[in-house]
Amino acid sequence: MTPPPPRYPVFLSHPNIFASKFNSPIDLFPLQHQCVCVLVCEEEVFLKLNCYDFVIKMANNHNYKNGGVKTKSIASSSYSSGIKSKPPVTSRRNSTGSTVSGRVRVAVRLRPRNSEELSSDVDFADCVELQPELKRLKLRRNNWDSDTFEFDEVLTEFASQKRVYEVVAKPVVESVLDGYNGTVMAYGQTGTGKTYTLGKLGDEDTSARGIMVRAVEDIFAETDSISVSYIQLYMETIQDLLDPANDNLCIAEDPKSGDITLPGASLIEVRDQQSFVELLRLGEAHRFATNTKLNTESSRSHAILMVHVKKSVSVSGENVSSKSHTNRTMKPPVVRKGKLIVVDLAGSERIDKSGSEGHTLEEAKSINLSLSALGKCINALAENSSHVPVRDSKLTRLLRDSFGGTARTSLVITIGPSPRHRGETSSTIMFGQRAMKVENMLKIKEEFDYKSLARKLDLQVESLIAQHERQQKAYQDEIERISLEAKKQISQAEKSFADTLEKERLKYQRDCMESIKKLEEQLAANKFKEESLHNRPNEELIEAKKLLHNETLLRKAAEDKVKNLQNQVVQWKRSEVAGNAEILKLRKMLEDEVNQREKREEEISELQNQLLQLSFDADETRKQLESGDHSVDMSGDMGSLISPVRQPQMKYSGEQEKGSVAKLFEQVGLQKILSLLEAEDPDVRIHALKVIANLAAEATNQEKIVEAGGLTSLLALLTSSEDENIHRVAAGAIANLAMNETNQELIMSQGGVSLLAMTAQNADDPQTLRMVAGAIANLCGNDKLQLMLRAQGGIKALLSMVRCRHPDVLAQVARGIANFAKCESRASTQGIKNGKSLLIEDGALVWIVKNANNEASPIRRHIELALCHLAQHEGNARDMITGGALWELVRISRDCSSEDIRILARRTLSSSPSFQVELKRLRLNAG
Ligand SMILES: Nc1ncnc2c1ncn2[C@@H]1O[C@H](COP(=O)(O)OP(=O)(O)OP(=O)(O)O)[C@@H](O)[C@H]1O
Repeated sequence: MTPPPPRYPVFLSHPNIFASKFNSPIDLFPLQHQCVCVLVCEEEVFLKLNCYDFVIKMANNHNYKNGGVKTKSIASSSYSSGIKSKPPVTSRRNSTGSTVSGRVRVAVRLRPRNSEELSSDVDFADCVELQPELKRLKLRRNNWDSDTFEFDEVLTEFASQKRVYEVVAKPVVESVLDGYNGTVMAYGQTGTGKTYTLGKLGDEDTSARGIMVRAVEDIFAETDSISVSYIQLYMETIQDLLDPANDNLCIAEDPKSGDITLPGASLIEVRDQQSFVELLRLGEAHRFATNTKLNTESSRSHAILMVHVKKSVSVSGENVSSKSHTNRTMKPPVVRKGKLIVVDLAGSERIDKSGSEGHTLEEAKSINLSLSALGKCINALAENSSHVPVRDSKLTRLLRDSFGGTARTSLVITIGPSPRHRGETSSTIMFGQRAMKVENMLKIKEEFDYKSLARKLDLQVESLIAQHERQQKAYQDEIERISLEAKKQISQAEKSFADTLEKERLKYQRDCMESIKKLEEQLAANKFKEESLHNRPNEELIEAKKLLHNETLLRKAAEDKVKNLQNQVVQWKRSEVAGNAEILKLRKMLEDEVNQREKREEEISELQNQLLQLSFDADETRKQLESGDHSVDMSGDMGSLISPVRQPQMKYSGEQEKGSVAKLFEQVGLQKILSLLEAEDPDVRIHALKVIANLAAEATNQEKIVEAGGLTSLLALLTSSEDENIHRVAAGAIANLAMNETNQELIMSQGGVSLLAMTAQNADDPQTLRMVAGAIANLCGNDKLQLMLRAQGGIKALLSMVRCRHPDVLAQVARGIANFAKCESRASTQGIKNGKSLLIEDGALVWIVKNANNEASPIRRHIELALCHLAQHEGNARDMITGGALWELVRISRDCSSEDIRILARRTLSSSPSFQVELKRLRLNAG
């Protein structure tokens, strides 16, 4: 045999891989003659090739420019020129991407020797030698020579049914599931195992299951949309194996697509594998078979199983699931419709060998004829002949798509080992070799699955209807709820409105009633006013009458009153006459009284003159004493202190008392009497005190009393006792003691003036004040004690006692002032004192001027003397002029009843330059 022309076989493991990797027609690289170009999509594919005898050289490992596929240049190590190499498995996809080219794949399967061959051919070697690793088959010409053939697969007698399925049919089944038509066909001499390979059911032994069962099993794994037709071509008639009544089916051909169909054939939708097997069993039962020499169960027809497969595929970006039913622009799902045709050809036979006769012979002829037609077509296709005699046989017509059509075709040629059938085996091998040259154009059968879409849409519609109904129900429920709620609210609103209306009505009614009432009242008032207006004249008349009546009554009463008054006037006139007489009488009595009072006043004046005379005499006596005569008895002063007006009686009683006191003094003793001053019995104390006071009136006792501590005791009584009688008598006793100059100094040194001033301040009794004033007045007559007296508050105390208007007190105050003024006058005359009188400085001048003309002559006489003494000191002149004392001096010089005082006043006025100047200014002359 001449070696085949150089070719570049291309191995592809799977059309999908092929399709996915190659997007454009492949331009193979021009390679070396000896080289084989293997386009490997995946390493796995390459390994599948089992190219053990190739040494792979990674001579060229660069990317193929269009497909991005690695190309590997593989050098053949020992490629024999005698090998009938396989044509390359080329696949070409058209520009639309829907079709690809694919060569018919051919595998050769060697049946094991059967029992007959085992016995009769025992001494002979098999006519074939298989090299499965090299996918080669050697057909012996003789003992030393053989022809080598290369196939796509070489399956030895030991190849399992599973292996055969996977090598021969599985790729086709996968293509069918991808939407291509596929053909698996068995061709071979009768009795070589075609039916065994394809149609074995494997009831007892599942491992023996043939391609039909396994293929459908795989298809069921991918889709459950399977429909099956099963026919046989027998003697150029087509019979329905699933419905034998259909024994003359017609072949229909789509003028546009050229698809071959059998419209009359049963198309059974198969749900599961078991159903399919039953269908196969049914078909098998109807298949023509006969017992020949070569095969006890020789099939006398070509059996064709057509499996229609539909498989929905997801379109990119689209989801065909029910979830996408909301997509209004949803495209119909794409369904791929593949058709798997499994062709169990009747076996070619040599009539002479098979021993066919009669009808069987006819059958054999028909079989051979149809197989011959098939061979011719394949030859034509293998040689790219322009004419392919497809129409020569129904078989070729039925298999038009499988060879040179759109199907992916895998052919398994079955051969026996017997050298006796070497010629048939050779013929079969050559058939296979030619078939390997046939190129098909695989075309994917995809279409939109409108039915599925319609179903889905129906489901969607139903779902939407259900959803709508649910929504409708929900809406209705909601409407019902809202309606109920609204009714409830309306009811509440109505009730509320009715309540409010009722309230308003009641309020309005109430208001109306009140308004009506007010209006009625107003109306009544208006009526009353109206009536009043009508009745007013009468009322005024009545009122006027009333007034008139009242006026009349008043006038009458007034007249009565006038009458009474007139009567009273008469009465009063009468009484006046009587009264006048009485008045005259009373006036006479009053005149008498006045006369008597004047008489008494004259007497009083006389007595006062006498007293003043006595006082004057006393002063004179003092002067004499001062001039050396100390024999003057001071008891008279004491008597005048106690009761000047009763002096005569005092003198008498004093004599008596003096006698008894002297007697008491002698008998009891001074010390004892003084101790009684501290007796608890107040009567004892007061009597003792009175005794001391009487004793103190005697000049002879005074020294004794002082020596015995009497003065101290008396002064102490002023502070220790709160009894005013004690104060009065003690003050009187101190006054008596104060007649002695020595005692005066002692009193002064023992703070007697302060104690007397304190007693004067607290006393209210005029007699107490008179005693205190008398004591201070005595002290005022001491020239040495002037300043000390004033310093101990003697002057102030003296002047303060004028608050008691009792004349006895005032007389003692006036005496004290006169004594003090006389001492100052003397000191001034002697030049010892300068400046203003302390009396004037202590404010005594006002009281002096005011009382200078006092009615009580003792007071008046002492003040007149005091004014004369003050006037003798020129330093007092200014104050005396401004204080009104000058006028009193003028008066004294003119009007004083005592001539001595008048003379003294005149002398004083005339001797004072200031007074002279003032008198001149006033154009006055002293008396
Ligand atoms: N590979 C095999 N292993 C074992 N037995 C086999 C094998 N192939 C075939 N046989 C047996 O060989 C006999 C014939 O096989 P089969 O009927 O399948 O041949 P065939 O090619 O279909 O014949 P025909 O064309 O006459 O119908 C059967 O008894 C079958 O069991």
